[in-house]
Amino acid sequence: MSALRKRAAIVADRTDRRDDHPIALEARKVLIVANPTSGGYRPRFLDAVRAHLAAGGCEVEVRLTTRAGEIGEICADPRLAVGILAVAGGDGSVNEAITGFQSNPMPPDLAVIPFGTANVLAHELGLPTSAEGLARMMLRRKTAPLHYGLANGRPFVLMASAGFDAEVVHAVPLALKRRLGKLAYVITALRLAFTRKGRDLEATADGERIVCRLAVATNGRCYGGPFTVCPDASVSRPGLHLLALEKDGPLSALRFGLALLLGRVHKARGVRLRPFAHLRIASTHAVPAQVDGDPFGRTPVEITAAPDALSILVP
Ligand SMILES: Nc1ncnc2c1ncn2[C@@H]1O[C@H](COP(=O)(O)OP(=O)(O)OP(=O)(O)O)[C@@H](O)[C@H]1O
Repeated sequence: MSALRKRAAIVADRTDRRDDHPIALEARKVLIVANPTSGGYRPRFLDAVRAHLAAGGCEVEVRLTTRAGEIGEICADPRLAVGILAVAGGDGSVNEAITGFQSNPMPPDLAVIPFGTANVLAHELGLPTSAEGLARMMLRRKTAPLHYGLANGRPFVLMASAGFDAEVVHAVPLALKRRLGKLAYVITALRLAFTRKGRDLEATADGERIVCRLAVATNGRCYGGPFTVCPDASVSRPGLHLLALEKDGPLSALRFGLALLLGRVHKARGVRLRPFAHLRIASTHAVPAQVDGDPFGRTPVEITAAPDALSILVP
């Protein structure tokens, strides 16, 4: 039995135990780790979530991060004795938590208090938008498996990619992202579209070689916000898909953007979508890569599904 399942069994069993049993006490503890630098961060909203949880009988601690990497360290700590670890931040912060949980033999249930520039996971899971709704979700303790992928061993919960979108992620200035949010990505994409030199990528999915300009390994349904790219996928079910774009010139990028807005990317011309168990994205010149909206070095990137799932709170 995996560490996660053992823990799930313990927590599920907690209702049969006395309220003052250490396991019951631990299950009531909620640690909120908040990234105050994430886009749209709202301290008052966080206070409201904390107040609702406390009113519901939880013992709540809020820790604000002071640097990148801290969320991962907290989540990796095997002494983390809480029932729920809630990440208040964007997809990058959630990614850090999952990366940390990988080294924790008994990770607690994960919850997300969505801030961030484009919290794709929140759309994916249909998370509540109000503080009261999020607290109610955590008090109900309904969980779902959270499957994730590994890119060169690094977890990703939404997508890992190489090509144009990763170049945009690498190039978007942080100050512009903080000021303009998603619009900063659009402006950077437009600037790059007319100046960059695209490179061919070789995406080898379970032995099939696909030459493309953008290769996205997606773990879920959504991309860039609430936009559907892979209708059959879900982070709550195992399985990764490759979305490969044949061209990445300005016109193709525009067509892709429009198809994305309409939720028709998977049907667009020059787009290939297929499931895979093993994917390698390579190129003769190193091409920028990204995971979950944060820069992730350059090609080559080797992608597989993680062998175990985590447990995440859902509405
Ligand atoms: N206190 C901090 N100072 C600087 N960086 C931090 C801090 N805490 C966390 N981080 C890092 O900030 C990165 C981005 O954070 P996050 O994803 O929460 O916000 P975002 O970039 O606005 O959202 P999104 O990923 O949805 O675009 C994370 O990868 C995380 O490692």
